[in-house]
Formats: sequence, C-alpha cells, structure tokens
Amino acid sequence: MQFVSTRGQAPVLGFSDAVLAGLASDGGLYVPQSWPQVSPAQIAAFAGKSYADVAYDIIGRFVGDEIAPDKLRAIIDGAYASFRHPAVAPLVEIESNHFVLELFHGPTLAFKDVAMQFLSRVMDHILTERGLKATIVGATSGDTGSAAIEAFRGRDTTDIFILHPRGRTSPVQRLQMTTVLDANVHNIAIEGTFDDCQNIVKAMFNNHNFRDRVRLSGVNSINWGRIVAQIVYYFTAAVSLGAPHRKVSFTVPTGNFGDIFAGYCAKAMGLPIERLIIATNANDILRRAMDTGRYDMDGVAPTISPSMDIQISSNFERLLFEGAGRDAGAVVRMMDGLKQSGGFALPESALAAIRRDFAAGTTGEAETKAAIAATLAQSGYLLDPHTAVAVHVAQAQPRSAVPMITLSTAHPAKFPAAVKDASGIEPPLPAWLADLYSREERLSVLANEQSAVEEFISARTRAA
Ligand SMILES: Cc1ncc(COP(=O)(O)O)c(C=O)c1O
Ligand SMILES: N[C@@H](CCOP(=O)(O)O)C(=O)O
Repeated sequence: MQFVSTRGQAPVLGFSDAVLAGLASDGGLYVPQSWPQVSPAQIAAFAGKSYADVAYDIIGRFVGDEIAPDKLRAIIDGAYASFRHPAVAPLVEIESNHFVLELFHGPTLAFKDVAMQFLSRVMDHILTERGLKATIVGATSGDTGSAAIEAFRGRDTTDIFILHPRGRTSPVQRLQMTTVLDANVHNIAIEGTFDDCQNIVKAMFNNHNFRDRVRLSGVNSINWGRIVAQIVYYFTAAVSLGAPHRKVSFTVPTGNFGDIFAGYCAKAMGLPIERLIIATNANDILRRAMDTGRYDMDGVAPTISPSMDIQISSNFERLLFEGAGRDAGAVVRMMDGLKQSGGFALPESALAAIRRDFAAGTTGEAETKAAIAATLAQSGYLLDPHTAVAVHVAQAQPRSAVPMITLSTAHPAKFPAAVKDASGIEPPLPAWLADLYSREERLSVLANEQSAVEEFISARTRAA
C-alpha cells in the first residue's frame, strides 16, 4: 500500500515512512493511493471477533508486508490490552435505536487512546528496526496531548513535545499531561489558542532544515497512523448492529475532523454507512461550510467542550481531496486561500460530493448542558460535554429506521466542572487517577512563536 499527499508534490511513501513523516513535505496530508475493499462476507465474518482481531484485519490492509504479521499482531494486542473494557469500544443504547459508542475506556479516558496506543507502539517498532530516534511533536486542546504523553512516556526511541493553549484545557486534561515527569516528556503551554499551537507544529514541519535535523514526527491526526486505527471502531460498532445486512449512521463530535474522516474511510472501504453527521459546538466553521459552501474563519470562542474549540480543521483537507476527485491542484488553491485570506469556496462538485455522505449540525452551550441533563433524566446515562454536543445533533436529525451511533469521545470525569454544572453530578476520576490533583506538575510557558518552540526543542531532543 502506498500513500500520496493531498497536495500532490511530496514523495509517494509506504506505510512506515508515511507514519514517520506525519505531515507530507509539501504541507499536505497522506492518504492511501486507493481504498482497500472489505467485502460484505468479510464484514459479516467480523461478528463475534475480538476488537484486536478486527483491528489486525483492517490495519493490516494498510500496512501490507512492511511489518511482519506476528509483530503487527503483538503491537495491536499490546495496544488494546491497555483498555479497561473487554469490548474495548462498547455500545450503549441511550434511547430507542440511538446508541453511544464508548471510546473512553483507555488509559486517559478519551478516544485518542484508541489510536495513540497503537501509534506509539508502531513508531517504536519502526524506529527500533531502523536504529533511529525521533522528535515527536503534537498540538493539543487537551486530549491528544494526554493520550500521546501516556503512550510515549519512557520510550527510548522518542522525545515528545506537546503544545497546549495555556489556560484553555480542563484542569484534568492539563494535569494528565503536566504530571507525567518522565525525562522524554516535555509540556509547552503556549500563550494562544489550539489553532496557534497547531500552526506552530505545521510550520515546524514546513521548516525542512529543522524537521530533518531533529527528525521530526507528529502525533496529531494529520498522521495517517492515527486515522488508520480509528477506522476500526466504525466496523466493530456497525457489525454489532447488523452490518453488512443493515446500514447504520454515525454522529461524531468534530473538531480537527480526524475522527469523522475515519468514518468516511470505513465507508470508502465498503462499510454500509447511511450518513456521517458532523456535530460542532459554537465553533461551527464546518457546519457553516456544509451549509454555505464557504470555509471562513471567524475566531475561536471558548466553550464547555474545549477539545473542539478549533477553526483550522486539519483533516477536512483530506475530505476536500476526495470530494475534488483527488485533484491536488484544487486542494492547493483552497489551502492557499485559507492562508492568505482566512477562507475559500468549495468547488460546486466537491460540495455536492461531500453532501452526499455528510450532514452537519451545531449545538450551543445551553443546548449542550440541556442534553447532559435530559439524557441523565431519561436514561440515567451521564454524557461528557463533547458527546452531548453530538447527542443533541443526532436527535435533531430526521427520524429514520437506520440505527444512529453517536461517538462518545471522552469520559465525563475529564470535564467535572461542566458536567456538574449541567447535571448536579460531579463524576469521580477512576482509581488510577484519583490522586491526580496532588501530583507534581512540570511545564514550560512559551510565547506564541515558532522560533521559541524550535529553540526549546533543539536544546532538549536526543534525536538531533
Ligand atoms: C473529547 C473530544 N471529542 C471530540 C474531538 C474532536 O475530534 P476530531 O478532532 O477528530 O474531530 C476531540 C479532539 O479532537 C476530543 O478531544
Ligand atoms: N481535540 C484535539 C485537537 C487535536 O486533534 P488531533 O486529533 O488532530 O490530534 C485534542 O484533544 O488535542
């Protein structure tokens, strides 16, 4: 399997090189050259299999022969042994024909663990085989950072530098990052927003001197290694509800568009998905783009679902590439427009193609709180604010006999203040995090400047 850049100018790479590259050298994102097809009989055969079995099948189609089968199996088994639910990603019915897919049973209580536990192991394997060390960077609004730090801590092949927007994560999210004191872990609080952090990360990738000198690699969902692992739960969830004989729809709380793009990949591979619904909070640039055909930035407002407080939704570029019939030139023009004037118009044909698979809805702050309270009252189920955004959007969709699966991307205990405010209940942290508030913290505060971050990394990485 080979991977091509959405901007068409970077080298075509195999799985291992695409994973180590993170962002393509032309600033684009890697996507598979073609979509491997999973036949209805093969989908049906997933019924009754373990999560790791399905992951091995799906991920293996993208890895090809680059990693020995027994090694890939061990990586996947190790990744999902760290989850505290035997099903890894169980489904819970919260109302008739509406299910929540719980993706928060990993070590840091968010869906990021599903991919990060795989990615850290696979990167460690590739780097060890090649006798290399790498500098890992990531931008986070809270969850990617904690999952990445937990997955990469203590690894000899990598130093990890995570940028978060100072004061814009929940306290639990911050502490999950800053109380990890392993020598290879570095937390950087940036005076800015998540988009500022993500811009610095992308700019470091585009500084080829720096990138090569510190052997830069990324853990955000710009890295194909993240997306590939997230495709798996679309298959396991749909099969539990009767796929391939029955269609399902998914509603996904969306920010950087990685999670819902994984759903698009599953559909492109043959999974019968009726609709993919993009759920946004008040930062609704994606919903507006779906409605108007224009992607226009207008600033980020802090919300009670802070992990989705994003304007530059990186993986939307992958969908634009698909929607534009894989025309890399059209993607470059749109991304240039975004950089130069903060917006662009989607070509008519791309918009029409995207609207065939996707719908979108927005949930405001008051509606998010109301969804938490109403779901608790009706079914005794406590939602985190991100999941609540999506539950509200799912409930606003036209009635259908097709089951709706809403992705639950975080445990409510990660956002205790917002959940208590909405429901009166303060969800406790699980036992292994119970002393989180009394642990020692370590972080460095840096200005919103690429040069400051590059200097900080250069002075600390062992990969240079
Ligand atoms: C809890 C939670 N929900 C939803 C999202 C949005 O996911 P994505 O960025 O893949 O769209 C994030 C962050 O990415 C998150 O941390
Ligand atoms: N919400 C995210 C933002 C980064 O998203 P990613 O999936 O691209 O890593 C976070 O929790 O940090």
